[in-house]
Amino acid sequence: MDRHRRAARRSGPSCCGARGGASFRPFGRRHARARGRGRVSLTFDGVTCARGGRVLFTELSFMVPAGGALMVLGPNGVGKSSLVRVAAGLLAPVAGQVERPERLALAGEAAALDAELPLAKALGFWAAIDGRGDAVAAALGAMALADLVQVPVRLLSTGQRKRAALARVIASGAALWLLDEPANGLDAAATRLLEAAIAAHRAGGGAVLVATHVPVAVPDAQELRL
Ligand SMILES: Nc1ncnc2c1ncn2[C@@H]1O[C@H](COP(=O)(O)OP(=O)(O)OP(=O)(O)O)[C@@H](O)[C@H]1O
Repeated sequence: MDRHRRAARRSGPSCCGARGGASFRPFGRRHARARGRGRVSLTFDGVTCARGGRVLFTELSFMVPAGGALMVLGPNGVGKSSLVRVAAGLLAPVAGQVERPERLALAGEAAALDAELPLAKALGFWAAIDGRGDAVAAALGAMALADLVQVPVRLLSTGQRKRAALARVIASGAALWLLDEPANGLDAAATRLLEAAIAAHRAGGGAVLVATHVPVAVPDAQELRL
């Protein structure tokens, strides 16, 4: 299972059009704690994950700095979503430690928006909880959803619903974005919007973990292949 510890790539183009990053090495607990005092957003330190009695990855260690990005790649069923859930704190690892910022935003398969509400209200509900009501309009604009604000979520197309879920993440203002297959259902233009949103988030000091098997261009991302 040590193959999961050697998954770092330091250079060269990835299948996602990103370049491998330089800081994707296993490291010890003391190192993790030391980096955690700086501008670190997400740290896995010797993390082992199992589901349904099957070990998915062992002793996985990495650090995503503020402004950084990690692409998690691999075939169906290898454990990408499970890694995202461990990162989010929704799934307990069998071993190891995860350090994450207090505020993170997760976009998974479900949009997690009230299906009956018009889009702007559905997003506004969550933004208000985050104290970010004034961020909704910009988030809708970033995902080209401004013309759909009155449309109930249940009537949105697959791609529109995916964009709405991403708008929710954008509006959250969270330091860490955990994006599980964020480009699923998106057309080429929407994928460019996603890429631009990720770049803007990172430029503002945010960090992102992207689990995907659809090409998403995230420049200078670290790459983890499960
Ligand atoms: N709740 C669960 N209980 C038991 N096993 C699970 C559970 N959820 C997922 N698994 C198993 O864990 C393994 C990894 O699943 P996961 O969803 O993390 O893979 P993935 O890499 O994200 O796949 P995909 O690319 O298809 O989304 C799979 O074999 C899956 O059957």
